[in-house]
Amino acid sequence: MDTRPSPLPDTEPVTGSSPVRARPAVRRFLHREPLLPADLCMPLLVRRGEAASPVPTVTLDQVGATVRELAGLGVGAVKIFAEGTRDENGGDAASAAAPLIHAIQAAKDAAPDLAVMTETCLCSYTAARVCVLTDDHGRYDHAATLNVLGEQALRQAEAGADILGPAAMVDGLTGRVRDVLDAAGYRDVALMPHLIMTSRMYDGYRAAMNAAPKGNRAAFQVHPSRPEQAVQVARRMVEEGADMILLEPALHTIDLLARLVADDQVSVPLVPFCVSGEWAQLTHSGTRLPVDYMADLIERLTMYRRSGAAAVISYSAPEAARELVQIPHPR
Ligand SMILES: NCc1[nH]cc(CCC(=O)O)c1CC(=O)O
Ligand SMILES: [Zn+2]
Repeated sequence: MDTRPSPLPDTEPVTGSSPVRARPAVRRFLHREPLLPADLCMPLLVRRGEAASPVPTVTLDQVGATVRELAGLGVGAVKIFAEGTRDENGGDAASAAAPLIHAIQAAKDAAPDLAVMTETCLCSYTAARVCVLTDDHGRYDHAATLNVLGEQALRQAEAGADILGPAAMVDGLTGRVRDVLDAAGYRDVALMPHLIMTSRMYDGYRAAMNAAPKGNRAAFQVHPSRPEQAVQVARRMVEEGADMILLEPALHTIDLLARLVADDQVSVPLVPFCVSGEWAQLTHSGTRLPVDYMADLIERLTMYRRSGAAAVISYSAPEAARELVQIPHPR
């Protein structure tokens, strides 16, 4: 008599003929836990008020309670963004009295064991709402940008931040922040620079934080059709001392994630950031945002092309075809 357990026990749904899928013992043996709460980070968008917003936000006096609640849930980290005071020189960026600095302190006081990450950037402080400083002629000022961001990084470390997130996407920023921290005795503060792809998916954040750029932010971000640029930037970040790299938007950089995971010049943890637009899509609160179906559609098709698709099957084919440039098919 055959005493082996049935390969497809009738208590289990028939999922296929593979023995690996069929037997509960084998499935249990091969089971991997998905992400744990400790692997999750909640973005905290700190605003002055509680006006309507397309994404969740907090005020400064809510930070402590919010962080305690997240810690209670086992969430591993928060990433703090905060509205700042704007002027031509982004002066408030390096102020020890900026809301971001107070929020870092409040978060560390509320839950010392929870990792506090920051954004190290100027787009909440510049009048033009761009991530860098410009000179009198509107040209990018590299030296001034690195100087003020170095100062800002130091304020963030002094306030207790565990992981800084250089986000201006300019060469040398990660290295500068590393040097400034080391010189001040903050060798144990980690760096997770942002690798940012130009996208419409940030609109919710920008609306919430009054940060829709008046100038050009795209110039410094990775172009969606240039994956080699992203690889170059990531390798450069590692050379400059990145301990981890943030990829945003998460969905729209999924191919780069796979590519960088396999890149032996980028052997640091890679952390996708599901940005405001992705949250809106997932929660269907997108109806509260200015929806731009065509922009989103083209962006997604670009991703498939970039990932190597020879063709794409889509119910959006008629609209996409109308939008895309007509190039005569070679005979
Ligand atoms: N410093 C750039 C920055 N900081 C936060 C976001 C977006 C985050 C989100 O959409 O959730 C961005 C990208 C941008 O606006 O260009
Ligand atoms: Zn920025």
